[in-house]
Amino acid sequence: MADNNRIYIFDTTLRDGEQSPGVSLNSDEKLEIARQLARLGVDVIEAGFPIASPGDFAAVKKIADNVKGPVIAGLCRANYKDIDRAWEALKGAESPRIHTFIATSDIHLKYKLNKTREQVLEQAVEAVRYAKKYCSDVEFSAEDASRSDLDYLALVVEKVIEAGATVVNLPDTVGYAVPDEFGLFIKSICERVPNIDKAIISVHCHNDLGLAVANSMAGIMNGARQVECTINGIGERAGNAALEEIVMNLYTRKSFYQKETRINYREIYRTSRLVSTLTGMPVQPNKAIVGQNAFSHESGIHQDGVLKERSTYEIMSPELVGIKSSSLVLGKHSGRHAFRERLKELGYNLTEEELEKAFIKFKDIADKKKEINDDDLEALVNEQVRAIPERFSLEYLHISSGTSIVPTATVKLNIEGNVLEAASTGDGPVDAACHAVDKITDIYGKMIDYKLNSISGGKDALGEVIAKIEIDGKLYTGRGLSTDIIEASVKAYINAINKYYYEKQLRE
Ligand SMILES: CC(=O)SCCNC(=O)CCNC(=O)[C@H](O)C(C)(C)COP(=O)(O)OP(=O)(O)OC[C@H]1O[C@@H](n2cnc3c(N)ncnc32)[C@H](O)[C@@H]1OP(=O)(O)O
Ligand SMILES: CC(C)C(=O)C(=O)O
Repeated sequence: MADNNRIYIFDTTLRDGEQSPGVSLNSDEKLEIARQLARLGVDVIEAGFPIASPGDFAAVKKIADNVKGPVIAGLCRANYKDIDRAWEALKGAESPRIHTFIATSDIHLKYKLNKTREQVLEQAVEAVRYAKKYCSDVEFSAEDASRSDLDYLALVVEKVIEAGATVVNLPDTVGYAVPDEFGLFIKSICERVPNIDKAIISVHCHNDLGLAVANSMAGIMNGARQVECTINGIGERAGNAALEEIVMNLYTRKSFYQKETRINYREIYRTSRLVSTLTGMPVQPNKAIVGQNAFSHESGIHQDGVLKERSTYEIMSPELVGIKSSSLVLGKHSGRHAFRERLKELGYNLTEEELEKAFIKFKDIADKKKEINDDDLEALVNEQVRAIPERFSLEYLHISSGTSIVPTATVKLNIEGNVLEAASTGDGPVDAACHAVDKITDIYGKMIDYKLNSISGGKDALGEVIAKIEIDGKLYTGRGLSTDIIEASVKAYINAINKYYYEKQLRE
């Protein structure tokens, strides 16, 4: 592919990304992220805004002095003191870039800068000239470009290029543009500015209307060759265009865009995790590319498709972005194919009949739990498939209990097709239910030991009760499983009674 088709990735996680409300990184954390960005293969790291604070200055300097490979940029307003400070921080870099900016929209000129168009033009040109004395690589940004008068902006762009700007960035600072409009805007500037081929045109889009990535892609399709973005899309207000989404758009739809980057895709997920951890900004589960659900399939029809051929529901492979593999999340929408597959992975080779039995129980539990994990599955199979024949099974349980009433339980048991009911009181709800079971079975057990485990996390966890019951001088271990711990306890008790009964039958 010709170099014209190369898209330069300018990462501003450490500058605009750090402008996310509540985020503040120290210089060691910034260095760690910068090193990871270098591994990711970004072309430019905007390391900070050196005049903003001594901490920001120190971080930019540390990154400039230590991170090799990418260009290291520092942001500064269009004035001498900011540019001096930026150069002071950047001068140790292998490839430094001074990035200077000033707004060009009338709204910013009038209310914020209190300057005329002529004054801003002059200041922009002077800033680029001054920066150029220090550094050959100078980027100029026309802040709020997308809301600027097109003729005036074209003039500013022409003049800053004349003054030596190597990159001209046209930001959608407030995320106001829409893709067709923004594409046309970039195209118009490229057409109007006579010396445009002496600089690289860049876009920098904010996400106020959720269009940052779409606008960046429109910019790329219309002449932009550098795209400014952040990991996980963090940044001022609603954030910036997400780097991972832009580069995976370019990769996955290469036949459409016909552009390429030098990104090392396998580092994407690791970079996302690092940034999320160090900034304390969680990534939403349904976030494209790096969200927890981005490669997870929950519904049976999708899972079946993925098991037969991944491309049915996956447009890119998770391994490519550094995620180990896609996952089939077992939940109430899952089907038998995914259920069987997961059990196979766990080492269970069930017959069709066993599978069906376990699957029915699985759906029952899945209705109560959002997600069924491996512990749940193992417990479920052990209870359903590896169980001894059940003479007694629990049909119904009602408990009345509280701080000022005597615990009472009503229990219905199914005994080989006949349903019998009994009620009893006890020291607590479990004790009351066990007494009711005794009345029905005419088998009298004594609880010797009782253990309750939560075998999966969360409030909706499955509770596992292991109870040791003494019957006729012998101990029987019963196991019960339910999201309701009293029900799990009674099931464990009945399980022990079934074992006693089964053993007795074998003896007779
Ligand atoms: C769209 C963006 O993301 S732009 C980058 C935003 N990032 C930051 O602001 C970084 C953190 N900022 C800071 O630490 C501080 O704002 C500083 C150190 C940069 C400046 O602090 P102060 O000198 O106290 O000024 P303050 O921030 O209150 O006001 C900004 C001043 O810069 C002027 N200014 C704003 N942009 C520019 C510019 N690009 N070039 C020149 N002057 C500018 C404003 O008009 C205002 O000037 P005034 O004091 O004459 O009215
Ligand atoms: C300074 C520029 C690049 C910016 O951050 C913006 O316009 O959003």
